[in-house]
Amino acid sequence: MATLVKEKGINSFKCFMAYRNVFLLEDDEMLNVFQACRKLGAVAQVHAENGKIIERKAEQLVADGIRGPEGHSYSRPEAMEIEATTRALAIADEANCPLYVVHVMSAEAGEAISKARRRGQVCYGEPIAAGLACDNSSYQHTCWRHAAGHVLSPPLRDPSTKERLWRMLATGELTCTGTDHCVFKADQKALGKDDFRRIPNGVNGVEDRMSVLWEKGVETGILDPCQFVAATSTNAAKVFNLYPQKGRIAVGSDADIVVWNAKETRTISAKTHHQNVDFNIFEGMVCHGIAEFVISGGRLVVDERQLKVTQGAGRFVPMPAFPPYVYNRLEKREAAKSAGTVAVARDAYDGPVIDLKAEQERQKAVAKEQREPLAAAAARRRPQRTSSTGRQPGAAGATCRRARSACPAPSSTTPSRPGAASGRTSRPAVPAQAACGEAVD
Ligand SMILES: NC(=O)NCCC(=O)O
Ligand SMILES: [Zn+2]
Repeated sequence: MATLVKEKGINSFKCFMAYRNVFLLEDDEMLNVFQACRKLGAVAQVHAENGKIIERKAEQLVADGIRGPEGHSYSRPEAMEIEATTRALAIADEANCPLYVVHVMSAEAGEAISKARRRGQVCYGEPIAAGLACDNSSYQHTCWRHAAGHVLSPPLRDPSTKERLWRMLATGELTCTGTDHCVFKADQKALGKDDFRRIPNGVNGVEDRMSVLWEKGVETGILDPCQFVAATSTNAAKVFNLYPQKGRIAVGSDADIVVWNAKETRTISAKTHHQNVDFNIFEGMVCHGIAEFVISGGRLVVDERQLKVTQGAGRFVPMPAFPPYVYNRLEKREAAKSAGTVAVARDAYDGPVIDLKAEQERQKAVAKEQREPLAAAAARRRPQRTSSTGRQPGAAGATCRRARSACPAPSSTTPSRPGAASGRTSRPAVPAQAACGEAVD
């Protein structure tokens, strides 16, 4: 991590709480990563889902015969995202590490982030285009390819979730919008044709993000165009320390400019998109907002809606450690927190200290002392007569003190230990029982 941060321009690390035996980190391992991030001035990212419970649930679903893509969604309930998000926030707070929760798919997980922000924690949530525009009805689709095409983690949620995530973006409770773009063609998704656990996770997003978010966020009046720019560009540039080189149009900033035509519409389709995949989760969506011109690093890359890129022209932009937007507040908060964590000056305790071993011995001796008179009394109450079989009467239970005439006949006189009836027994047999349930001699 130190090499990546100090020499390679990487300032964030994603931790997975899902995908057991592949990526999943235990809580203490995550604490280690968060502490390392804090030390190096990086931002911790987290994929927040309780992978262990999900795995168990998925196993059960398969055992119950649910093998289609709907099983993916059933196996990853919202509660598992909420729980993991809350846990990650607590661990990050413990490590005084900034936390960026990627692909927030659950509104309540978003609310957990919002609550932590209100408590002053330095944390951010990023819903994605898929979660802001689609819902879990796709997993019920009868076309396997269609349903599998929507498999990502955490999965799409019920239709009311989108609206709630949008509101949190509008209020600033959630900070950025991403895509988690991670596409698989039909033959790759088909790895899980008989078992949803083997469907590769991920959906498209990068190419259509701006149009989809404009349509769902700005055309609906939830965000104004300036909030749209903040949620799609400026805020991310600040969190990942690219601002003002990125995220701003100003002298000295990179010449990255989009001329956006908000009046016209386009229809999204896998038939016309540019990304190298045969499926589009936004298929058929009509969106206002078309990039007429795009200038990237001073070069025209979209000219009158036509893509004009040269392969290999992109360049890596190093991201320096300690983003001020994140760390300035974090450092002050950390100082305030540790100011409250001081040892209290007091006189040393000079009284006796218990000797735990000696105390244990003492307690054992007391218990023994209490047992002995009871055993002696029990022995005194026990009749001394020995039966003709050599059996000690009442050896394994209380003796029936009723007169024989009042007590029904024993249910059996057969000794419960094999061999006892032959007289070979050297140990007392268990006494037979009367019908009243009490032992008889
Ligand atoms: N969102 C999604 O399923 N992406 C694939 C890898 C990951 O889980 O982050
Ligand atoms: Zn992830």
